[in-house]
This record gives sequence, structure tokens and C-alpha cells, in this order.
Amino acid sequence: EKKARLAQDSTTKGLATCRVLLAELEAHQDAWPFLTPVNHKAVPGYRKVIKKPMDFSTIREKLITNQYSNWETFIVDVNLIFENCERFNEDDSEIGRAGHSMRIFFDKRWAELLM
Ligand SMILES: Oc1ccc2c(c1)N[C@H](O)CC2
Repeated sequence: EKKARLAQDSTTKGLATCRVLLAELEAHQDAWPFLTPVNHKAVPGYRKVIKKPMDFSTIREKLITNQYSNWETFIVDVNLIFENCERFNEDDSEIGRAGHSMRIFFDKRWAELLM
């Protein structure tokens, strides 16, 4: 409800919930492609194709160093992971499927926790 959403936007509660959500994402069995930054030196084309790399360890560092002003800026970075994955991987691939699985999980959990 609007008032609740506004409260979560501005209080640390919103960001505390992001820590809970991030821990669940990192613990998910399909999180393995997204745990740490892609080694763009080892992956031809990655740096050229993916303009804004993102991964869960980078999000954790940004949370810890207070670089997210609210849960919405946190969600932008999480969705960046899934957008990068869809851009670089076939849907019918191991990592492509992991990305779709993680996005479905995330969409459900943040709706439950933050809406
Ligand atoms: O075959 C490969 C090898 C490396 C990677 C991918 C696929 N996809 C990841 O999104 C980026 C890293």
C-alpha cells in the first residue's frame, strides 16, 4: 500500500530487506554464474557487448558501503545482472536458463518483501 511503500523507500528497513534478499539470491542453486564479476579478459567480446557488468558480490560491496539510496536503486542493479545474462547467453543454454530461473525467483521474492 502506498504509505507502506513510502516508508520502506526512506527507512533503513528497505535496505535491510535488500540484505535479506541478496543473501537469498547468493544462496540460490542457480546463482553460480552471477556470484562474482565476469572475467572479461577470459571471455571474448564480453567487455564490448556488456556496457554495465554487474554481479552479486559487487551489489554486496555497494550495500555495505552505503552506495544504494533506497531499495529501488538496489533493484536496478539486480535487474542489470539478468539483462546482461539475457544479452550474452542463449535462452537455451546452461547460463541462460540459470538467469531466467534467478529472475523468476527474484521477481517473486521482492514482491513479497518490498511491495
Ligand atoms: O560460454 C560462456 C563463457 C563465459 C561466460 C558465459 C558463457 N556467459 C556469462 O554470461 C559470461 C561468462
